[in-house]
Amino acid sequence: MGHPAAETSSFMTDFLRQSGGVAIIDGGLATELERHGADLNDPLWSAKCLLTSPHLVREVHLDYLEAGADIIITASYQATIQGFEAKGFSGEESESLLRKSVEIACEARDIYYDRCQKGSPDSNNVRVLKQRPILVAASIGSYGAYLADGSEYSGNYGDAVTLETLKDFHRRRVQILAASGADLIAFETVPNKVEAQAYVELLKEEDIKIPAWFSFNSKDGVNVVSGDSLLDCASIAESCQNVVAVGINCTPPRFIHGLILSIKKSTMVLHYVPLCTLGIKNVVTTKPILIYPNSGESYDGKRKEWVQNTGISDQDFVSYVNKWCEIGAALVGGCCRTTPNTIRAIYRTLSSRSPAPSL
Ligand SMILES: C[S+](C)CC[C@H](N)C(=O)O
Ligand SMILES: N[C@@H](CCS)C(=O)O
Ligand SMILES: [Zn+2]
Repeated sequence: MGHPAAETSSFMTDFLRQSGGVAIIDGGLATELERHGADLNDPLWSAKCLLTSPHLVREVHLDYLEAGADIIITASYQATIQGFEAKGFSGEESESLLRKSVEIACEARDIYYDRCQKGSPDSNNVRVLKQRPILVAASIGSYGAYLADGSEYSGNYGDAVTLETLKDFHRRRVQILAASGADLIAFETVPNKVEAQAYVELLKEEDIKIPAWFSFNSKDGVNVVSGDSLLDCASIAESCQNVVAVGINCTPPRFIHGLILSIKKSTMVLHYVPLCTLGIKNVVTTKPILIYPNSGESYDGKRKEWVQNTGISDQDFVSYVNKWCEIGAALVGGCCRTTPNTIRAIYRTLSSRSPAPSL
């Protein structure tokens, strides 16, 4: 079912209210599949598991739900029609693989709800079995993800790749995932301004009815990875009615505090000035801020391996969470190399907070 504009505008605030003020996003999907033995050394990266091990994808979604996640992100990050066609699949088969990523996540949610209802015993008391609203977010990774060389951490696509190239590249996948039964689209690891602009234009041109979030990545704690201004990028997202949350993913935790403050500034610049001209003071309209950092490790795109010595422990990761929420994060989770344990730790930290003020 589509979400008319008015409904879209309250979609996230309603969901956040039902989630107790802060919602929990899942952790790394691809790297968790890898930890369970999947070989991701392939141009399709985690999307390869849609072909080889859909049961494992479902299991990992379930692990995140049982760790306390309120939102699970599908395995479509690097699933593209162009990527599947390069493997010999037809257009139609490629489109069904995209839909399959959403079906798997929806199945995991159904199984989870069933377990909640049955109240399956949990002798170790580690599984969260709590009936609550759960969203399935259909992942769309950047053009750089499709290039499969870690380019989503540089955002440098060269002059030949224009706004129109990016719109043409993403158009069909956006259409398919918007009609797949997912609750929202997660535009993830957006590395530059032009790709954010392409997404905004596509959402409008294709009259996409479901909500979306935009999540950028940074490697210096100031700008997005390409060097484009985060303020400009967040303002592009802010201008789009479909966008129900804006934030940062797959970025080292130590940079997140400053980046949240920048995003807040960008929304203030966009909204405060026009409201002032109407004589309205101190009113700032913002979209909820989402944060799902990686473990702090860096990725070697050529070898398709993680450089391990730069990561932080779950305990250190979680020590940041309350502070991020205090300064405005409303959705918190983890990206690459975070695990269900990270999400469980976030769940416990947030559960022990005093209730959030009503939104
Ligand atoms: C977010 S990165 C770790 C994803 C993988 C990358 N696109 C690759 O294919 O190597
Ligand atoms: N949702 C993707 C993001 C990779 S940066 C994943 O967790 O694999
Ligand atoms: Zn990541």
